[in-house]
Order: sequence, then structure tokens, then C-alpha cells
Amino acid sequence: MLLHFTKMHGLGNDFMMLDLISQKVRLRPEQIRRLADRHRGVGFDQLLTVEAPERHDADFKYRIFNADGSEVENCGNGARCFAVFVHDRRLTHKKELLVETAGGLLGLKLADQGQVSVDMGVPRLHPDALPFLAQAQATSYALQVEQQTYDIGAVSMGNPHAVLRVESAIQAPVETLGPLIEQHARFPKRVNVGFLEVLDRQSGRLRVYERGAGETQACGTGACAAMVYGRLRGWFDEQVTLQLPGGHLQIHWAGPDQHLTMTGPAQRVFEGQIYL
Ligand SMILES: N[C@H](CCC[C@H](N)C(=O)O)C(=O)O
Repeated sequence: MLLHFTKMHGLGNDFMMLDLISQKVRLRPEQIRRLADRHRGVGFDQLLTVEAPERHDADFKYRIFNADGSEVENCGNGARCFAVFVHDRRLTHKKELLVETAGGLLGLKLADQGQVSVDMGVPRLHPDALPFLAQAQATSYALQVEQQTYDIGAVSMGNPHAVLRVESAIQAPVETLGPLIEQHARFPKRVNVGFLEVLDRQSGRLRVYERGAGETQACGTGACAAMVYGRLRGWFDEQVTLQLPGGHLQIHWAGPDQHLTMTGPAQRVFEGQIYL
């Protein structure tokens, strides 16, 4: 079977976009892993599909699969690409969309200069939302990893995030500590791991070791989770620019029980066809 797709990225976090309204196909995890292979397939951090909504109040259903084939609840950089993709495919003319994900409803808004704003909903702070094994909800938690204990934030953006503050994001032990926390027993569904350097009350640097994909050039939900943790700890104001290796994201969050908005770019790379 020949599969039509569009390759896109959000700040270097790259995606294979599939319109499953116009082409009917069901992909098994091992097929997704092969498509994700950067030598034998298309190569991507995540595969994103566009499907007809199940909820009556949504325009589309948006499903997200990591490179390891696991289906997950949300993808922030992917949501911006999703908005551009459904317009390119002429699946809608609306500039503001509601899309349903396994993690809840997202509001997508095509802004100017190719920017897209995403209403990411209300961040979930109870450990059960990740899930994260903890006695009670707290602003930060002590997590023992081998012989060391780390102070972490635990935030759900629909998908789970652990966030650590570091002196320097560039020198953070992402490759070694990232996988140890991603697979930590206190995260039964694994976790995305953010390494946050606070620059001032309106800016920071972030690197993310993503669940099911490893370190990516950017992580949208990771940037949201890092800003939430930084704001809860009193380090950030309500409007923050986070610098990731692939570029900048603007995050706005007034505080608990409020919706969070993330704004950034979405870029097309190529159209393609691949034999399944
Ligand atoms: N690896 C994530 C999914 C992709 C998130 C990321 N690419 C983003 O932009 O939010 C997870 O397993 O929850």
C-alpha cells in the first residue's frame, strides 16, 4: 500500500502527518517504528494523524504516536503543525479549531507570520493525573535516582512531565539522567523529562528528554510544563519565552485553574508517498 504524508516540524521537533479522513489505514506499533526509522523509513519524533471527531464539539480528532510506536495523550509542537496541515489539505477553512486528543480538547488558532497559538487547556497538578506515585500533591517532590535525590516538578499537560531546575541547560546531564527518570518506577506510564534553566522572570532555557523519542530539538508540552513548574515555584511571571535547542516558544499562564496558551511556528518540509 502507498501512504501519502506530509513531513513537518515545530522548532525541529519533526512529524509525519497523516490525513486518515482521506485515506483509510490502521498502523500497528511495529509499522510506526519502521516509519520512524531515519534510515529505512521517513524518520520522525512523532507520527500525527487527522481523523473525524468522536466529540460533537470538536472539529477533528488528533492522535499522536511516538517514534517507539506508543500512542500518547498530547503533543504541543504537533498541534501547531496540525492546524497548518488541515488547512493545506482543505479539510477546513476555519482559522480557529477545536481538536480532541486522548488528553482533552485543544483550541488551535492560526495567527500571523505562520505562528499558531494553542489553548492547551488547564495544566493538571495532581500526581494521579500523570500518573506519578506520591503521598500527596505538592509544588515539588524529592525523587531518588540511583544514589542522588533530585527536586522535581510533576505536571500533566494531558501527557506526563517531570521538570528539574538546572544551573545550565547546555551542561545538563540530559543523555544520562533523562532516561533514568523517563523509566523511573514512580512514573508507571513513563514520563517526559525537562531540564529548565531560569534566566529571568520572563525567560528560560529548556532541554527535554522525551518519553518514547529521546532528546528532541523542542517539546511543546514540555515547555508548557516547565513554565507551570517555574511559575508555581515563584520564578516566572505569567508571560514567558522559553528557548529550546530548536527555537523559542511563548507561553502564557496566569496560574492554577487557568488555561495555558502556547504560541510558536509550524513548518512544512516535504510531501511524500511511502510503501507500507
Ligand atoms: N513524547 C511525548 C509526546 C510528544 C510531545 C512533544 N513532541 C510536544 O511537542 O509536546 C510523550 O510521550 O508524552
